[in-house]
Amino acid sequence: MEVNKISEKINSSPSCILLFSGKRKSGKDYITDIILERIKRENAVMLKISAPIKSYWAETHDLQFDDLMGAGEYKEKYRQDMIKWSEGVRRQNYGYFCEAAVKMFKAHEKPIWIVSDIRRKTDLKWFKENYGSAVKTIRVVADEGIRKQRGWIFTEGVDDAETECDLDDVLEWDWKIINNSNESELEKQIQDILSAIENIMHL
Ligand SMILES: Nc1ncnc2c1ncn2[C@@H]1O[C@H](COP(=O)(O)OP(=O)(O)OP(=O)(O)O)[C@@H](O)[C@H]1O
Ligand SMILES: C[C@@](O)(CCOP(=O)(O)O)CC(=O)O
Repeated sequence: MEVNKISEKINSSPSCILLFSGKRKSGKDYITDIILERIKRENAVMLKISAPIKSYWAETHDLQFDDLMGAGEYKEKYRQDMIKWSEGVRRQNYGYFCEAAVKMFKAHEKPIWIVSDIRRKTDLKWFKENYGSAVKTIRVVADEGIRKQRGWIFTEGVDDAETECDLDDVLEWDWKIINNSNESELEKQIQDILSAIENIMHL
């Protein structure tokens, strides 16, 4: 793979980019799916930075892309290897997978972007460098016990590595969502974000 090949100028100017991060099984996919569902389809697109990684990994290792993208156990077997490989690519170009995801999901066709899996300070940096004040950041938090109930098992080399810990010391988020399976609390937090998007879109 030629890491520096994705270098076309990005011309799009999205109105709002929601960058979601959070530990494994905090509920990033669950919450971003709900938000996408509530925004009119023609206005929003979901981006996953892991998608170009998983797509490459599926192709080169004869694996099921859809299963790698799912919430099940399948992807866990390959997680460490995908991390190792993708970190090598990022060392040459930290924005490589961010840019690849923007292209893969044809994000420039929609004004609202939902990115469900921000993991590194360089991910935040890349989006802010390219899209400035359109970027809003959201940290999803859930208690360890709840994450365990959702299937999380502490894995050395993953949960203590950059991919899960690089954003731990970032304290400034536009929103922090507590997702401990209290439906009405979650609903209120989602509503706050939807109202903010509505305001941005009507400016
Ligand atoms: N508030 C919730 N109520 C019910 N189920 C939930 C809730 N939040 C998450 N879940 C469930 O917990 C599991 C893990 O959630 P999800 O896949 O969204 O986490 P994640 O942060 O995206 O994890 P990963 O980083 O491993 O991809 C899923 O089966 C999801 O449906
Ligand atoms: C390889 C990797 O993208 C896997 C992410 O999988 P998921 O978003 O947890 O489903 C993690 C990483 O980018 O370090």
